[in-house]
Amino acid sequence: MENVIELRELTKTYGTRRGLTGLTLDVVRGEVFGFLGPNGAGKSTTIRLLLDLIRPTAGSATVLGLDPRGEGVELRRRVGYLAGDFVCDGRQNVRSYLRFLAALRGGVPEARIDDLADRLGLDQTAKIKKLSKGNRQKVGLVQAFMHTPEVLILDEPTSGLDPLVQQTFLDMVAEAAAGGQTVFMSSHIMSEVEAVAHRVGIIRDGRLVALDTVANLRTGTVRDVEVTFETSVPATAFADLPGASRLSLDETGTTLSGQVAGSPDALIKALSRYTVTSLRATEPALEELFHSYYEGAEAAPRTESARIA
Ligand SMILES: Nc1ncnc2c1ncn2[C@@H]1O[C@H](COP(=O)(O)OP(=O)(O)OP(=O)(O)O)[C@@H](O)[C@H]1O
Repeated sequence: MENVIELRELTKTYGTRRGLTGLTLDVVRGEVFGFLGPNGAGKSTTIRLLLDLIRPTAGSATVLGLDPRGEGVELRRRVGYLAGDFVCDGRQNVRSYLRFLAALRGGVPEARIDDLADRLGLDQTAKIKKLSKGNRQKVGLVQAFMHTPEVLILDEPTSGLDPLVQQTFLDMVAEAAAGGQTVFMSSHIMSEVEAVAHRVGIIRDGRLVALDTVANLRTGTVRDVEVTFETSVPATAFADLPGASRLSLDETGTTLSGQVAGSPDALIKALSRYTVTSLRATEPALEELFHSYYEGAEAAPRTESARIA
């Protein structure tokens, strides 16, 4: 698989302030990569380094095999970028603004712009300077997507969008990836990234603390389980199950409850020896897992996986 983004020990310090420390990461063609972290974690710093808007203190970054510093013109032509602080201003209306940007990029079919604007519910007759924050963000999204770039680099793309438009945006991302475009998007909202990303990187205090698929992040987590049996089962029946150390049977031997860590496969196989009348297994919200990364890397599971990059 071809790496579209390659970061090697990428580091940025702002004077004595740490922005990003030793970030090593590959993003492959066609992938949607969700880059998550709390405020001040280093997401925008990383994205600005990819676009040569700032320069690294150490380490390297390439996008489409191009050096952002030396080959920035070609890189920008092939990338769609939405800045976290996207601003647009001016007396013209949305239509002429977008057509101006399209001309700068060597031309974009009008129908393509109209289609994106319509999908997002963006009124192209509105004056740019009178737009609300959410509508400005829609302009930012249209200009990032309109030339169907090979790579989309989006910093907090759903900021200011209402839930319906957020969903439209997620559909656009999924379609882009299905068509072979690569998407690198930052967010601090797990649920939106979970819905669309193939892999997630979680950054905290300038360091990558987790890097994995959404499915694997879930696999390492704990589920609440409650099972009832038609008749009493032996007290030792589930004693030695991997990951089930927190399970216990009630005194009648007919209800098993507690928690299972990791895959529930061993439990399911053990249950099959008895007649089960009901089963409840509560999936952990990924949001909860995400908070454990936010609140303390020491407490967070799967920090090892960050090293697979
Ligand atoms: N120009 C700058 N000068 C000094 N420090 C900076 C500068 N830009 C960023 N920083 C610092 O670098 C760290 C990372 O900031 P960055 O903007 O990359 O975080 P972020 O993850 O994008 O946060 P947010 O979600 O709030 O946008 C923060 O501690 C921030 O204060």
